Amino acid sequence: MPNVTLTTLSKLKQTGEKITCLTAYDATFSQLVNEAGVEVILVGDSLGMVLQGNDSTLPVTVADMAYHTRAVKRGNSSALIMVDLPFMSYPNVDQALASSAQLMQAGAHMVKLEGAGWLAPIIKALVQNGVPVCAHLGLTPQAVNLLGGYKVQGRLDEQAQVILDDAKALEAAGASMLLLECVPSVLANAITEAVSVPVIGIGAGSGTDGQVLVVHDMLGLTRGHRQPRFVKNFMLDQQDVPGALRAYVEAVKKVEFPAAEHEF
Ligand SMILES: Nc1nc(=O)c2c([nH]1)NC[C@@H]1CN(c3ccc(C(=O)N[C@@H](CCC(=O)O)C(=O)O)cc3)CN21
Ligand SMILES: CC(C)C(=O)C(=O)O
Ligand SMILES: [Mg+2]
Repeated sequence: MPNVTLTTLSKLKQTGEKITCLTAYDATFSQLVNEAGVEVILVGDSLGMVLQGNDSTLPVTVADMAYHTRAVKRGNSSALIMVDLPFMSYPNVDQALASSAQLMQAGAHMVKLEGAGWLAPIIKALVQNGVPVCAHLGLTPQAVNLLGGYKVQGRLDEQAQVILDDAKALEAAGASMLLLECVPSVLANAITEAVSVPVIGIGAGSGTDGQVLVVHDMLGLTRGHRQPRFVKNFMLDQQDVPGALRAYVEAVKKVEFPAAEHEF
């Protein structure tokens, strides 16, 4: 596969072919995810829960993210590497630039940050400095203490309108991609239509331009908590990990995943 760039992703949106994304935090998973033909690797701050065993993503530092990004970069051949800016690493333009510098120098091709309309000046500054940005809207896990838990966002018309307006504002500020987490499918569809940049969803239905899952979740490895509604275990019908990763890519491309049971 030739190197995936923002141009590749934009073409996929235009042609209607679904974009696939999975997390990877180390070189082995990076290689496996590449072999499966996934376009975007997310080095997610979910590593704070999945790898570090915390009960939220808040303890993760920029140094942690840079460490895992270097490992993923070594395993990568052609995917676009997107890396989460962790909790409190982008409270203003200067710190967002410093944090992103560390991640880009570790091997990120793009950074992702969580928030809303207030991110616009930060996104503008990053883009001016050559850093492509994905804006993560809806359920933003770094705000779990403010939200009162990992709950679906935008169920009420008024909240949905705010998220739609934020999506348009962040595209206007220069975001090259949006990620919607745990929003009703009708809202995700409206946003996907309203913006010209690719929209990746998790718990946002099948109408977005692409899908993402935490790789440990879709391999049935995650322990402890009740699984979120949007998770499917792709190992159940497969013999091995490479098979499960290929099955995920195929299901997303054929718009068989997510199904109605995975949506809100
Ligand atoms: N392993 C793992 N997978 C993830 O998807 C993930 C992480 N960790 N860590 C960071 C965040 C936290 N995430 C979560 C965690 C739980 C729910 C959850 O249980 N949601 C309820 C919504 C209930 C409602 O409001 O109706 C669900 O039933 O899915 C959602 C997202 C997503 N991210
Ligand atoms: C759940 C995805 C979207 C994420 O942000 C992460 O893995 O950290
Ligand atoms: Mg994250």
